[in-house]
Amino acid sequence: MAAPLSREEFEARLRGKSASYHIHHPFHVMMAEGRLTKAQLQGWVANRYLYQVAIPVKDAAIMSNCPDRELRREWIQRVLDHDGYDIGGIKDDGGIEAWIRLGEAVGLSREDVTSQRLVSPAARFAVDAYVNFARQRPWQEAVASSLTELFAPHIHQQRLDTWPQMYPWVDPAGLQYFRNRLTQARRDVAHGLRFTLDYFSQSRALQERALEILQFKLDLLWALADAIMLQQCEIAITGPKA
Ligand SMILES: O=C(O)c1cc(C(=O)O)c2c(n1)C(=O)C(=O)c1cc(C(=O)O)[nH]c1-2
Repeated sequence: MAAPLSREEFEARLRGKSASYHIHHPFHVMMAEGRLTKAQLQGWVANRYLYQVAIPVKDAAIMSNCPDRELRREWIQRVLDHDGYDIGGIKDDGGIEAWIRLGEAVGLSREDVTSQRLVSPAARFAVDAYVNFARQRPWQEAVASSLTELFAPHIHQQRLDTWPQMYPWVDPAGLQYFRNRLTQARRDVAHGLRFTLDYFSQSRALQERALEILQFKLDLLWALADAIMLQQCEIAITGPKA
């Protein structure tokens, strides 16, 4: 078996996978170019809510599989970021609540978002695959699968930069979710990347496995965007669900 890649080369190979990030998916390209209708943007927010509620569940699954106290101490922050907390009077409503407010900012009701009635079946399969991966695979692999977040600040920033001009009817207060994620994702990824570079550099085979896992997660996000785009095509043909 080949010698392990240097840490720098391994990191460069992981970062090199940005070419298949969902920022390049036609639905996201259309979003950034202001080419989505109001109903299509609403459909995206409603479907993506599934991902938002799944993230802390998959992070809790990682923790439940992980005997390393140090890792759990850092990882629990991800659950708090999404679920929010009220500890000794220090409060944060969390990312899921911020996403519901994004839903309201694009003209959906809280109930439209939280009932998941607008969600496409294929989007549910894509999101379930992420939670199942974290439940069933070794926790080190599940940590590596979060590394799509390497590329996420760019797509959050793109939305902050383009939505106010492209979708002026969206209440700008609703964009707070994306603003919060700029710092949260950078912090998460510094930790997840450090762990992945350490653990998976024990052999070339493990490094190749980490690259495979990152590709799996990139494909999963791509499939989620496919599901949302196809649902919008179906609605264009048969009309929205009653
Ligand atoms: O809006 C996006 O395009 C996007 C992508 C990703 C990602 O790349 O996985 C995440 C998020 N958002 C996000 O908001 C988020 O909290 C998040 C957590 C994770 C993860 O894998 O643990 N990915 C992402």
